[in-house]
Amino acid sequence: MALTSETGVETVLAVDHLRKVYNENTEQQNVAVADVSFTVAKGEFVCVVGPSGAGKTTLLRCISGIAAPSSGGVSFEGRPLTDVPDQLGLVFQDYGRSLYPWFTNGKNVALPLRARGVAKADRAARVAEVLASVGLGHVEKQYPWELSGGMQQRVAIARALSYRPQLLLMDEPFASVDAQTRFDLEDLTLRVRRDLGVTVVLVTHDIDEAIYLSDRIVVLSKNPSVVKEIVPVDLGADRSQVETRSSEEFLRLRGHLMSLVMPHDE
Ligand SMILES: Nc1ncnc2c1ncn2[C@@H]1O[C@H](COP(=O)(O)OP(=O)(O)OP(=O)(O)O)[C@@H](O)[C@H]1O
Repeated sequence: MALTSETGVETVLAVDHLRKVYNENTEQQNVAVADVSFTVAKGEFVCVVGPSGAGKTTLLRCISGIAAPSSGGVSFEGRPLTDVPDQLGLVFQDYGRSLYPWFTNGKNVALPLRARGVAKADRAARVAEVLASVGLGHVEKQYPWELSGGMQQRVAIARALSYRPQLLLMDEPFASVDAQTRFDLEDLTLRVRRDLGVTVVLVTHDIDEAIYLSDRIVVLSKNPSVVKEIVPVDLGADRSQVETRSSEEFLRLRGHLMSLVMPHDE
C-alpha cells in the first residue's frame, strides 16, 4: 500500500538510510553514499545537487533498481525496490550512446514498448503521440544521427515517456547540449511533467537549473554523502526562463544553495 506524507499526498518514492559502498571489504573499498534519506511525493519535481563525486549518480542507480544498496533501502509506491520497476523512465546525459544509431527514431522510442509486449498497432500510435509531445512528430522515420544533440535528447525523453512511467529519473540530462537548447529542454521537461502528471527526480551539477525546475532540492554533502539540507523552492507552478531566474526569490535561493555546496562550507 502507498504511504502518504503529513500533507496527505501519496509518497511515490522513499529513500531510507541508503548507503552504497563499492568494492566492499576489499582494498578498493569506496563509500560512495554514506547515509541518505528523503521522500518524493506524487507529481513532485525533486532535484539532487552536490559536489562532484558526492555520489549523485550512484544514488540514482540505487533508486532505479540498477544497483543494490549496501544497506538501507528504497521503496517505490510503498513496496521495497528489488528490481528495475516497469513504471520507471530513465534519461541519461549521454543520449549519443543511449539511442541505437541503426534504428529509426520511431523504432528507438518503440523499444521499451516492444519489451513490455505492447501490441504493434498500439505501439505505432504511442510512438507518434509521444514524439509529437516533445515536438518531434516529423522525425519518426529519420535516424538519431540525422538530428542535433538537443533533438536526440528529446527522442531519448520521448522513449522514457513512451510507456507512461509514474516516475522519471534523469541523470544530468542536459549537460551535453548548448545553453539555449538546455533552456528549451528544461521547459520541455516542465511541460511534460505538468501534462502527464509524472513525478521527476533529476540529478544536476547546475544550481540554477535545480532551482528553476524543482519543487524541492536535496543537497548532498561531499563524498561520502549525507543529506545536508532539503530546500523547498517556492517559485510557483508557472516558470519562465527570464522572469523566474531574475526574481528575488530565485537569487535568494541561489545564494543559499551556493553556500551549501561550496567547498569552504564543508
Ligand atoms: N561502478 C563503480 N565502481 C566503483 N566505484 C565507483 C563506481 N561508480 C562510482 N564510483 C565511485 O563512487 C563515488 C561517487 O561517484 P558518483 O559518480 O556516484 O558521483 P557523482 O556525484 O555523480 O559525481 P559527478 O558529479 O562527478 O558526476 C566516486 O568516488 C566514484 O569514483
